[in-house]
Amino acid sequence: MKIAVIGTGYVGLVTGACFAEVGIDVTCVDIDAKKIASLEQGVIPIYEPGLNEIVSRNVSKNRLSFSTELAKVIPGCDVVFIAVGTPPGEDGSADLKYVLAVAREIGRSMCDYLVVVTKSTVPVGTAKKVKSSIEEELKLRDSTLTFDIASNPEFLKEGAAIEDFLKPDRIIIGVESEEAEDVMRKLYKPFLLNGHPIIFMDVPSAEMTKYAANSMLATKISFMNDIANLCEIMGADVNMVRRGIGSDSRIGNKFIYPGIGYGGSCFPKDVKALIKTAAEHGYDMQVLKSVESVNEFQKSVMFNKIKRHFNGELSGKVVALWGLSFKPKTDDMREAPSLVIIEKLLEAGAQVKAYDPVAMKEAQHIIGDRIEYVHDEYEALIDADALMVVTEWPEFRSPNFQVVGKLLKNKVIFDGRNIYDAKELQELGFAYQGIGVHEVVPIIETTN
Ligand SMILES: NC(=O)c1ccc[n+]([C@@H]2O[C@H](COP(=O)([O-])OP(=O)(O)OC[C@H]3O[C@@H](n4cnc5c(N)ncnc54)[C@H](O)[C@@H]3O)[C@@H](O)[C@H]2O)c1
Ligand SMILES: O=c1ccn([C@@H]2O[C@H](COP(=O)(O)OP(=O)(O)O[C@H]3O[C@H](CO)[C@@H](O)[C@H](O)[C@H]3O)[C@@H](O)[C@H]2O)c(=O)[nH]1
Repeated sequence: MKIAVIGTGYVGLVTGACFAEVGIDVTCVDIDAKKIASLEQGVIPIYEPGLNEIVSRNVSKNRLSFSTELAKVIPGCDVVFIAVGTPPGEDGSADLKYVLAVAREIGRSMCDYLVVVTKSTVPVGTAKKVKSSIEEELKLRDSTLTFDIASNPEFLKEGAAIEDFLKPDRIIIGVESEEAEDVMRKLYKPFLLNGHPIIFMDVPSAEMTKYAANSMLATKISFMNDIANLCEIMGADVNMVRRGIGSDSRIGNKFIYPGIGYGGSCFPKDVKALIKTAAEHGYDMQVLKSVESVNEFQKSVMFNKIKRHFNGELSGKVVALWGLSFKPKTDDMREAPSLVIIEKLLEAGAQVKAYDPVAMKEAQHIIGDRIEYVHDEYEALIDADALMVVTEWPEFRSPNFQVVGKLLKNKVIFDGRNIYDAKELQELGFAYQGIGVHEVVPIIETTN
């Protein structure tokens, strides 16, 4: 089988590399010539664990190649995946201009039966628009060529993208014809051999499944953040409550970790887009609106705590930030809660010294030199008045607290991810504040 994947971002590149890994002949296409040149030289433009290895292995086996020329790649392909971005437009709706531009190009260049698959996250009705765009182009060519559309939303998580793609919980495919179903089943057969379920459905349901899944996960997070804030007021410990409710199999223990709000390129944009889609059809998504407002509030929680700790005066204070990316194991800074926290700290007159294992370059593109970037987590602490943990990178989980205490001016930790044990830190002489847990003040001296 021969396939093309259009768009070589997080989703397109992972999709292409993983299909090549099971023996399929894949060409990844992008309009960004710099990106393609870099990939051809073996340089992966994003940080994603394992991606480098899987790409180079499949390139060397001649199963994976790159191109900027969609028109040359399409002829001879059995399936084309559209995996370009669908960023939020000004009104929050998904901007489909990249998806539909690709659809038109496919219509202009196809020369045999083809299954055109939307892998990008797109609102219900988009596959239909893709179909119309291709039909219009074929008509302009006086062509009688036939094709099918399919919707195959992607559920991978950044930082675990390869694993998620190769071992998916489920594969969702929306189709309109038996022929397309057969092609898609054949394409995904290598994944099904490992027992991963494939669920075929109609196209609108497949498109909606993606938004419903992300919205449900975002809802779990906002709900837990709300509970965490209430725990704090009522003197309960959200870590205990989380374990207590997570052991109920109807609730489950995943995606119920409170923190500083969800970020990334998906939850914020997809929740917004679903609210917008509903509004356009006269329906009010009340739950999701609250999910959004809790999330906005949550991004300020740690800032409010640090401000209170220093009696409302942050001017001249130096804050060490551990982590910048929206989650560990990625350099993606899209909608990272760190951006909100940094703006608030700078506005209040504080200085910020930040360390992130991989996202500092990306962060610098967005924030510039308004904060200081340092070489490791301990350097960030030198002369800092407080430490704030923003991203739960594994290397931050068990630091040498003796060294942390010596380097900080004040032994104060604000833990936005609840990765530390309040009691242990208290015994070591730290003041500690997490999310939805008791604030502790040190048993022994705070300052060095
Ligand atoms: N990032 C994720 O974790 C994730 C997971 C599941 C689904 N999604 C969805 O998948 C889609 C892609 O997301 P992403 O994060 O990979 O985006 P991205 O921004 O990382 O990559 C998109 C790529 O598409 C390319 N592109 C744009 N127009 C093009 C065209 N006409 N021809 C060829 N290439 C073109 C861009 O140059 C870019 O390289 C979005 O709809 C997103 O919501 C993302
Ligand atoms: O219990 C939790 C779990 C996650 N988060 C936050 O939620 C955000 C998103 O995390 P995650 O879902 O792990 O990362 P993404 O790569 O954004 O993946 C989501 O978005 C993708 C794009 O649509 C989907 O494909 C995935 O299934 C979906 O998990 C991050 O800011 C996390 O810190 C929490 O605060 N608490």
